[in-house]
Amino acid sequence: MTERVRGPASPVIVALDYADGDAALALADRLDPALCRVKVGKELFTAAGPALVEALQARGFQIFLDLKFHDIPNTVAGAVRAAAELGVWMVNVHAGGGRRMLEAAVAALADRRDKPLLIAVTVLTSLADADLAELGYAESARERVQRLARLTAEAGLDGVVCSAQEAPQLRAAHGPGFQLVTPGIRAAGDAVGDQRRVVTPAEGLALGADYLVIGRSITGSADPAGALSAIIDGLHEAR
Ligand SMILES: O=C(O)c1cc(=O)[nH]c(=O)n1[C@@H]1O[C@H](COP(=O)(O)O)[C@@H](O)[C@H]1O
Repeated sequence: MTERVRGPASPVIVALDYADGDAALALADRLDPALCRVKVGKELFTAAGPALVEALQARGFQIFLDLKFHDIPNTVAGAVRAAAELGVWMVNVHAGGGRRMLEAAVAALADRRDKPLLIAVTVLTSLADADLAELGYAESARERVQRLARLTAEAGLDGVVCSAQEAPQLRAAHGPGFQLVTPGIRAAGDAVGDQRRVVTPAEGLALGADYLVIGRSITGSADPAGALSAIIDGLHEAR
């Protein structure tokens, strides 16, 4: 039977998009692990590696290792296994790697007792319909997210990364246990930047997201802990 350590009730995952471990730990030291989880992505992991993951875990944080594995099935299976060895809470792959790659990722974790949540990225929240058309896809982002989420569910993963804009359809199709992890979150008035399919934190929750991945709206604030608290307070009011 799979066992997962219960984490904070908060749906917020703070994206630690920093160039080095010291900067990431300095931000983490201003946050309370009872109020959020943290995400280690490509920039930070490439610079600081597993030692940084361990340092964050030692501070009490559950980690979403966001390396978006996308490769042949054998390679992704090995990468997911290595992520599980790090004791991370969540790990992700690209659904675009296809059914056999997704199934290999699931199989790689099958006989572990403490396994991370295994999540597939559908369509990046930085992409809009016009971007997909340029890439040769006839489907809208919404349609493509639904297609890739169906594949993800059939392959036996725990859920998807998507925009909360797509959450209602995915919740209706896949039920309450399918984890919807939603970046592209912007507090009202914050710059959208490179994101395209965005919602506010309260909208994200209302639309059915399980987790809100939030980077710059918190890390770009002069008072990150205050920004996190304000977001969480806003979520309570929205409920
Ligand atoms: O997998 C992700 O976390 C992810 C998927 C996606 O479709 N869009 C997306 O923005 N992300 C990540 O979520 C974070 C969003 O950061 P902000 O735009 O600063 O809030 C970044 O670390 C991205 O790498």
